[in-house]
Amino acid sequence: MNARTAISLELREWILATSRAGHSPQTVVELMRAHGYDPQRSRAIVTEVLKLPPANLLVDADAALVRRTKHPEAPLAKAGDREVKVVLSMDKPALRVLDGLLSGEECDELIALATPRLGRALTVNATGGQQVDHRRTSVGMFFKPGELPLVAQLEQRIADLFDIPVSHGEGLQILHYLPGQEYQPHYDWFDPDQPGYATVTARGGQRIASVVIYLNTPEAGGGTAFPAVGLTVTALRGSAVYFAYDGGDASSLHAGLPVLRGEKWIATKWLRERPY
Ligand SMILES: O=C(O)CCC(=O)C(=O)O
Ligand SMILES: [Fe+2]
Repeated sequence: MNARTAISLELREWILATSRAGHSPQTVVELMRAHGYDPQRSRAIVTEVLKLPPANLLVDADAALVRRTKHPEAPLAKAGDREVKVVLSMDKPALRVLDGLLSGEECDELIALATPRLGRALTVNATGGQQVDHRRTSVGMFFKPGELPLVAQLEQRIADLFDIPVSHGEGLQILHYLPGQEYQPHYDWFDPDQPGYATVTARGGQRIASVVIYLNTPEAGGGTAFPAVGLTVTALRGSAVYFAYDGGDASSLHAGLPVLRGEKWIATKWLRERPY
C-alpha cells in the first residue's frame, strides 16, 4: 500500500492543523508514533501531506540504532569461537545455508535444557498478543537472552556471523516437531498493515532476518521449504539456514515441512532492526 492511498482525510486534516498550530514536522511524526503509527510510514505521510521536498526527509530520532545484517560470504565465515561453512548462497531471498554452527554435543545439550520447559508453540497475532495457531503444531520454549552459557555463546556466534549486536536478537526459541507436525508457509516479518504492528514493533522495531538451526537430523521430512523460489533446505544436525528480508521481502515465504519419520528439533533466532 503506498502512503497516498493510506492517508485518510481525517489524518490529513489533523496533520495540517497541527502543523499550522506551530508544531514542527518532526513533532507531528513523534505524535503519530505515540498513537501507534509506524515511524517510517509516519515520516512518509507527513512529508507528503506537508509537501516537504524529498531532501527534507524527516530524520528518525532512533535512526542511529537501526542496523541491518551482513550476509556471510563463502566458503568459510567466522562465528565467534567457531568457523562455519557457507555451503549455499542465494540472492533473493538473501539466504545462506551454514554448516557447523553448533557441534553435535552442543545440539544435544540445548535439547536437554529445553525439554523440561516445552509447551505448545505460539505465534504473534494481529493485535500483537500470543496465540495458539493451527499453522504451527510444534511445541516449544524460549530461552531468555544470555540465560545460560551455551545460549550466550550461540548468541555471540550469531552476532559475529551477521555483524549485528547481540542486543538485536529476540530470545532463542526451541521447537520440537513429531511426525505429521509442521509449520505452514508464513513470513517471519510483521505486516505493517496489521492492526497489531505498532505493538509488536514497539520494542526492537521490525524483524530483519531469521536463523533456523537444526539440532538433530530427522529420519525423513522436516526440511525448511522456500516455496516462492522452489528451495528446500535439509534439516541436518548442527547446520542452519539464515535468511534476511529487510523491508518485508515476499520471497522469504517459508515453511517447516511435516516430519515424516523420527522427530525434529530446531533453535530459531529472530533479529530486529533495533535493540530488543
Ligand atoms: O521448522 C522450520 O524449519 C522453520 C521454522 C520457522 O519458520 C520459524 O520458527 O519461524
Ligand atoms: Fe519462520
